[in-house]
Amino acid sequence: MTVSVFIDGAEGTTGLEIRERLAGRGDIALIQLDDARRKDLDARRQALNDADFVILCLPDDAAREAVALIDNDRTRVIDASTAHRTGDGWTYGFAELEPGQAAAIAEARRVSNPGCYPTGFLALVRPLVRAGLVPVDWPLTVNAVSGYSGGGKSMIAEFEHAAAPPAARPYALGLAHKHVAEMQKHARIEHPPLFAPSVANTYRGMIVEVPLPLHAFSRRPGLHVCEAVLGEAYRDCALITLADGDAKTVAIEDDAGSDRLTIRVCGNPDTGQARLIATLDNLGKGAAGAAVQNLNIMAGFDPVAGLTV
Ligand SMILES: NC(=O)C1=CN([C@@H]2O[C@H](COP(=O)(O)OP(=O)(O)OC[C@H]3O[C@@H](n4cnc5c(N)ncnc54)[C@H](OP(=O)(O)O)[C@@H]3O)[C@@H](O)[C@H]2O)C=CC1
Ligand SMILES: CC(=O)N[C@@H](CCC(=O)OP(=O)(O)O)C(=O)O
Repeated sequence: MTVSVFIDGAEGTTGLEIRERLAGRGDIALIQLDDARRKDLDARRQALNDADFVILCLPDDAAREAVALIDNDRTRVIDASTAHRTGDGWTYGFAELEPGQAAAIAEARRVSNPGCYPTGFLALVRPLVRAGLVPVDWPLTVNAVSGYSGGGKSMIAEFEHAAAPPAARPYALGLAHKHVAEMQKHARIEHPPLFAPSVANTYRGMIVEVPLPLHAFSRRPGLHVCEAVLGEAYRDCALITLADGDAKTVAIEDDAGSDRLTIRVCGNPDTGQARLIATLDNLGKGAAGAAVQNLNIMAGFDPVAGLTV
């Protein structure tokens, strides 16, 4: 079976990565617009309605516009932007997050790809909340470092053309980052997490960390209990690995250039203080890899076709 796919925003950072992953696949026929027509409304409308699957790699407003241009019941959409991640009528495109989520994605007409930071945060936290180990009313904190490609073409240009780019730059200091609502909703927790991201002077890759005072929780779970719950949650997942919590170092490069997500439960068993740490590529499992995984699931292909495990 061959399906037709149109990537709206195919010349952007995420769009190009998706095209790379789909290139050469015999089960996918790409609908492409040349440079002169890629932002032309009529050309986009035509391509959006001709395709079996559309992957939106656009700024939020353009993504909303693209969805509105689809006037048939057949075209199925995967949106990589933030526009629909907390909205009604959209299936959250994180296949491993909940039991039954992959099956819901397989049936969905509108799938919202998770944000890169929420992918790391939710993978670490959601199984522990679901198991009742992390209380739903606990005020969680998320520390994270991303490569600068996370900010798309404009941030890439900023870092690559600056005379002296910063080695690392904390941002979202007003604690109102666009990912906070998405993290809260899909972790199913009562308070917005305190999200402290930084961007580093490296192209791709990210570290997402959640510090947890396990000793303060009513059930006082040990590190090994958290590890067992996470190991069970992702037991059959090709893209998610529970790695050794005794690692001496973790690096932003660990999963860069792949579609993997690696999680670890580090910390001090004597004090009951934990550091849950996820590494992934913002452009891999954090964006393009997840979009291709969702496309595979929706089209009934091998879920990891075209992906680097
Ligand atoms: N970069 C990342 O790590 C991640 C990005 N995302 C999300 O994916 C989406 C794309 O991000 P990213 O690839 O980084 O962004 P880029 O800025 O690199 O690419 C966006 C692309 O969209 C094009 N575009 C803008 N407006 C329109 C329009 N009206 N019609 C057609 N094309 C348009 C741009 O054109 P032009 O080339 O002319 O500027 C550009 O090619 C965003 O919503 C982002 O939030 C999600 C997860 C991770
Ligand atoms: C370094 C950097 O700027 N990162 C982006 C997030 C990129 C991303 O994955 O978020 P979306 O999927 O929601 O676009 C930011 O913080 O806005």
